[in-house]
Amino acid sequence: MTTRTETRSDGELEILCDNLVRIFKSEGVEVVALQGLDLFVRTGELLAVVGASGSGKSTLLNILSGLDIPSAGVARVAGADLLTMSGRDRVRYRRHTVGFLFQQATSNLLPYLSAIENIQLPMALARTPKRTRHDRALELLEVLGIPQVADRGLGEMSGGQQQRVALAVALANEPRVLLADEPTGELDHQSSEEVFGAIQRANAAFGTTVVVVTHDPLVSEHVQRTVGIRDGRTSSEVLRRTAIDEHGGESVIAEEYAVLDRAGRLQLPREFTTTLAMKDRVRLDLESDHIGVWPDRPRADSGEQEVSGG
Ligand SMILES: Nc1ncnc2c1ncn2[C@@H]1O[C@H](COP(=O)(O)OP(=O)(O)OP(=O)(O)O)[C@@H](O)[C@H]1O
Repeated sequence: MTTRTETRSDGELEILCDNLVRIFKSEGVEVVALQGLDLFVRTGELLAVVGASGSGKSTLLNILSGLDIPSAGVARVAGADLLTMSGRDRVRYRRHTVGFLFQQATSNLLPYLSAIENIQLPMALARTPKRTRHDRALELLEVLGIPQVADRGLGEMSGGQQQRVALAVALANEPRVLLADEPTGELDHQSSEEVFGAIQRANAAFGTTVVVVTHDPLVSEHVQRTVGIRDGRTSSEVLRRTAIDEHGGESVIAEEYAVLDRAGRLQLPREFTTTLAMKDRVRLDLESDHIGVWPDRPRADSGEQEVSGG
């Protein structure tokens, strides 16, 4: 694992979370669900977010979707300030700026409407002219690879087709950002591939910025960047790039980074710290091109194993 700091220009960022804090209070007990989370997503990027249960993923998605308000920090999406936004702007934000895709397709769909009627519904609510609604719905069905289901009801579609119709509903009002919560969680492998392929096509065709919370390796291992959340903070990133070997063959190279925040904080992976019995404090050595992190015991008997490079 290596450490990554980025130079960022806020101008190209569609999502900017800086030192985001969300504290829940219930019956006198405080739960700090997000404790200084940083997340930067470029316009048009397709990003996966992974993390153990309770790490803060849903809390983050609820904030990005405008449903919940953070306790402190900065959260900006497509130029909207999610801490100070008025109630009216919040309604418009949820209708036009962000689209949502849930684990269960039926959360986005009305059972008594056909696929094309479902897709046109959010456009009707946004007062889009009838003709435009119909054309846009057909275009979405085409791009997402399911033109044949236009007039079908929910019961006449497979799970993967239903989820792609739900995706079309989410994209109907041309949101700048799509937020997806375990969109392949209930699907078999083939349907998952179809749905993830449709998300990728929408991202490429419409330039929609996409954040997918997922446990599905099919998704997290096939995006260029996967962000790991631990204890309410972004703790790691995996970046993937395609390399061409000398015979012209392509292979994907994945590199894992630890995230270094603006305050200089870094989360060491638990397996590294437990392997070297690191607890409470560590010794740091600045070398010319890296920082050494050592267990808190005399060097002579430490075995001098290095765990972090620059
Ligand atoms: N409304 C709430 N009131 C009190 N605590 C909450 C509330 N919502 C979330 N939490 C707590 O905040 C922490 C983060 O929860 P969150 O649901 O964001 O995690 P998650 O990563 O989405 O988990 P999962 O993968 O199980 O959905 C947990 O400790 C959770 O118990």
